[in-house]
Amino acid sequence: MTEKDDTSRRRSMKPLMVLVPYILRYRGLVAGAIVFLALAAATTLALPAAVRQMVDHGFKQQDSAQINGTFGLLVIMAVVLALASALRYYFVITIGERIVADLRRDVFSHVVRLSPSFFDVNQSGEIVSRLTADTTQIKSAVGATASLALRNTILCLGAVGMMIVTSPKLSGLVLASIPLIVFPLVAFGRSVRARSRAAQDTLAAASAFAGETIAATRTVQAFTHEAAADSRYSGAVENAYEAARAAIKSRSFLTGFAIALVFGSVVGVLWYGANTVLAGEMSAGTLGQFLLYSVIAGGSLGALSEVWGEFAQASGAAERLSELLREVPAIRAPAQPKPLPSPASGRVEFANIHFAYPSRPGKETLTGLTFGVAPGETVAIVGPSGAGKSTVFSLVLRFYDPASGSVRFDGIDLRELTPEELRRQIAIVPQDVTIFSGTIRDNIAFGTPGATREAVEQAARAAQAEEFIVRLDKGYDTEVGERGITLSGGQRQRIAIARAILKNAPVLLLDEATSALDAESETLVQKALDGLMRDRTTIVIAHRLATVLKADRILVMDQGRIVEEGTHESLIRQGGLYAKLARLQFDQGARAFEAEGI
Ligand SMILES: Nc1ncnc2c1ncn2[C@@H]1O[C@H](COP(=O)(O)OP(=O)(O)OP(=O)(O)O)[C@@H](O)[C@H]1O
Repeated sequence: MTEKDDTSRRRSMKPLMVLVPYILRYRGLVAGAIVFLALAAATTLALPAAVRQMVDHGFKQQDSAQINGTFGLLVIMAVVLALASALRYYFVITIGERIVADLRRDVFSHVVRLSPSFFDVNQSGEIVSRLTADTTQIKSAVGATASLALRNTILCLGAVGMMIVTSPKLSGLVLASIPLIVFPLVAFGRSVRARSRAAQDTLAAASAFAGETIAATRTVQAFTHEAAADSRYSGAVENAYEAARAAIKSRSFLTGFAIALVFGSVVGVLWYGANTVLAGEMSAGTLGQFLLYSVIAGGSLGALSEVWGEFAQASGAAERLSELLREVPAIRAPAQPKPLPSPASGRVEFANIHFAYPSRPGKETLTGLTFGVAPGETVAIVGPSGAGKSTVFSLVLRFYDPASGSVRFDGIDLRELTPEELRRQIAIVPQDVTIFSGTIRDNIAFGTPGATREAVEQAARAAQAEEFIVRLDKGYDTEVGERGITLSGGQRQRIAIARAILKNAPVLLLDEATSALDAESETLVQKALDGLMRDRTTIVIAHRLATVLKADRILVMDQGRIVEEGTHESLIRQGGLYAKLARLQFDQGARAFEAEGI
């Protein structure tokens, strides 16, 4: 904890340290930037000496040859300055872009591996904002701002050095005033950083809301929620603006204050210098040279104060990104994972599982759940809404670990396996199918990236999807739009089934859709599923009579545990929860079909 009690000055810029390993990766670029920075600064610093040369020798002695020589030198210096500045710009900006590209890649790669429990409590829009807005801020800090900082530090140190060489006495006066200038800068820098972090947080919250709303414009419009969404978003944007304005205010104040202090002291010192020239203790050229150096030093100090503000802002952004990078996935592979038998047989067992979602630690969702599914068996889970059926799927996929008890795959506790290897053995057809923007082909091959064209098409045929795919204008290469918006519910579902068929995993998790599929697509989807369930372990959250009738066994879940188990007939005979659910759910469905004359 001593680190936390570190001096506030170090702490304020500490988050930027996260960038050091990235910068060190590109030593060549950094070296190039430093060389040209130094060259440009040295050229700038040589200018006043040339001016003094001209004033004290050239003008006084009316020596035109010397003036010409000095001007020749100035032209060369201008060329060197121009070239060095251009190359400095190139190197510095490239470093900024390169580092931010790496940082974005790392943050994304880290975030997609975080466990679902992280996303239960963090909004995706906010994370995207960190990936874009925060990294952009860092880009300007490591690129342009770092270059400004370096340039001005070199200029400032060089100019101060030259001031001392030119006139130790006047420099002594200037140096005495420096602590007066630096102290307030540091103090203000800290407040800028805090405010800028607040501004970025508010912006991230606004982006999260915008992302959610834009993704669901249909629902928003159907419920005529536009005005409410408007006012909520503009409220969030206003807050972000106010927070940014507070940060800008501190920065403007910081800049003005710094410039006033710096130039105030320079003017004071020069007034003293002018009197020294009048008294004949110093040449006019020397005062001129000192004046130019102190303007350079003052200007660069002023620029440094602005740079300080920018760094403070970037530090706020870096802090947020490091928080994200420090987030450890709740689900990780063990140090020595056990291998699964190859091929896996697909036995799934839940032994006395107690589980509460991390976002609701007080409320147990599974309360002593025990069941087993043998290889090749089809088990249907039924139960009232909220019983914990989908939670079972999340635990089979090891999205969460149980608080106690053991979930086993082929006899091995899931915590002893690599999550990736486990998940490769499982295909899931969720109720709410996710289609990604891209082609139909990409979507079917989603879980099997190397699949051949033939394999994809064969899976589509088996999923009864080919008939609609070939009728699309570009067939398998048709773009489906964001989240598959151009497809119907039944079509989306058949794509998901094709995806699972292609994956050809030993275990199938199937969450039956209750959403309105028309009778024809319902029959097609059912036919596709029948093909998929054959010869593999299947756990199905059942909503259809046909499915439970076909299952080898039915588990009835209520309040996080199995309350009944058996076949449709035996459970109906028992007259318990299943009999009640079946009457409500399946009979209603059957009656609806009868009414429509199907
Ligand atoms: N990510 C989550 N974080 C916190 N609680 C959750 C989460 N997902 C589900 N729950 C809660 O866990 C309980 C069981 O949910 P689950 O989705 O497993 O039920 P279900 O039986 O599948 O219901 P349905 O048939 O309505 O889909 C519910 O009370 C739900 O509110």
